[in-house]
Amino acid sequence: MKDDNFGEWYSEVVVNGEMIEYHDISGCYILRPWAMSIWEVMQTFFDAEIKKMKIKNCYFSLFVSSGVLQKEKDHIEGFAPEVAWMTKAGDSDLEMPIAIRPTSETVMYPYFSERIRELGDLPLRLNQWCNVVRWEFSNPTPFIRSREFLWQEGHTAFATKEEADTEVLDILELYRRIYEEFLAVPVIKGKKSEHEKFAGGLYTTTVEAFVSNTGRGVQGATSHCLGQNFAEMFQINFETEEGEESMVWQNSWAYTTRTIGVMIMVHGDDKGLVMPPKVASVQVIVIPVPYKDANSQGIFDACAATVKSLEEAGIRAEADYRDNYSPGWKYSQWELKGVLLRIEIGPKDLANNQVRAVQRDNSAKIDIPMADLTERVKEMLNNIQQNMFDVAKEKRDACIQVVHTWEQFVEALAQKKMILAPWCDEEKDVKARTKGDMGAAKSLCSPFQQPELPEGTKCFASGKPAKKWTYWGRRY
Ligand SMILES: O=C1CCCN[C@@H]1CCCn1cnc2ccccc2c1=O
Repeated sequence: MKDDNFGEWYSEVVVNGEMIEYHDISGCYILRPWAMSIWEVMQTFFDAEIKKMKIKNCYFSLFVSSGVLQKEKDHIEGFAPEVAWMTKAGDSDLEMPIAIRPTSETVMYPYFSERIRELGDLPLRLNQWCNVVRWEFSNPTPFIRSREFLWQEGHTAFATKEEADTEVLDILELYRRIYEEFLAVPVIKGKKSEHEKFAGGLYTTTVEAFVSNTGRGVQGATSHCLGQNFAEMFQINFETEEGEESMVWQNSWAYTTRTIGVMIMVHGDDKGLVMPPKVASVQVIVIPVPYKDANSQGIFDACAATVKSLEEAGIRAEADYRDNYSPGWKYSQWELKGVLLRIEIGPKDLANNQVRAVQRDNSAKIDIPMADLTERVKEMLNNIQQNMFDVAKEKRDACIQVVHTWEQFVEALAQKKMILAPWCDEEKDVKARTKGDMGAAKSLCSPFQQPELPEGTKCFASGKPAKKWTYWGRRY
């Protein structure tokens, strides 16, 4: 059950909901079609949006030469243990080990350095859809923490900081839309602390989700401004109009298949997955309910006609004709897979030229005349999508606790809250003071929407003058 053993509930739901299959290598998973179709819906949206921004897709090598990877020791020092290395081909050792990309800065930026010479070469804005490998050792969790995952990584270069700053937020808004408009998951936009940001960058912006059952924050996606750090490392310069050499300003940004795990954790229930209609590959499942000798062919024909008219209206519908399973079994199977709307057609429905629509999220049952079907279903799907978001937002907001003192902080943490506290912007001691078997509390982000911070407000942790409101909590 989700409330009394979240970890067990999650790993059962992702498998029984037909999203994940385990692979014999720990931390690696099979993404089955039911999960892959969610990724594709988000990819279609995001790819179209970045194309509107004149960002071009490309593909760089999976392999990183060790020379270039070591180039930026400071940025990867914390990450080095996660880098996967290829050392042999066949039974012969490689001269030099080759790294498998954990991210592609070092693969792409030598090309940036070659390609960018003058102002006319800017802005250079590339994106790639690919997999990356990070050989993590902490507890692997399907979608949330795996050793290989799919993502898109955008890498852009501009002549001015202003252009980079603007793009960081444009992309962050797309990530908010992915979560709030597609996955029906509320997120908070904010800035990572100096301690939590990407060390190789200038600043990191993030959309933070929260899993109320476990009281843990999840970094949903990140959009970094890299400043000129990588331009300096990789000599990415251009000649200005005044004929001077100037370093480019860069951004990099990504969201990953972790989005799917967050959606499952936030919406799933004890009956299984709950799929927001916007990302569900089957939005409506039509189930024939034949009855003894009643005209079952007529029922099957009505199901086929129903699927056809729904599809013609742009609704993703399927019928389940399997005759070796009972309607009741099918109801629970499709609820387990998280399909939000079921249409039953039995002899009575046939006779009255209507269907019986059953909503999964609130078990509401209504009879719909065939004539009104597509309009009513479209309306129901929109209402379900909106309702899922509203319910999730209410649940998330109920987890937010404002605190002013260390005692209140520790109490809120014990109650699995997402804590909003005034902070002096010096992180190290909070982590140390909250170490425990549940993991330490860390800063999640400083929200762009800052509440009022009256003069003289003290930091909850140090008692020093607070500089900004910051969200805290345990994290995935
Ligand atoms: O987030 C993003 C967005 C997409 C492009 N990359 C940035 C920063 C990645 C940070 N990172 C994260 N794990 C790593 C693991 C091994 C080596 C290097 C890294 C590493 O640089």
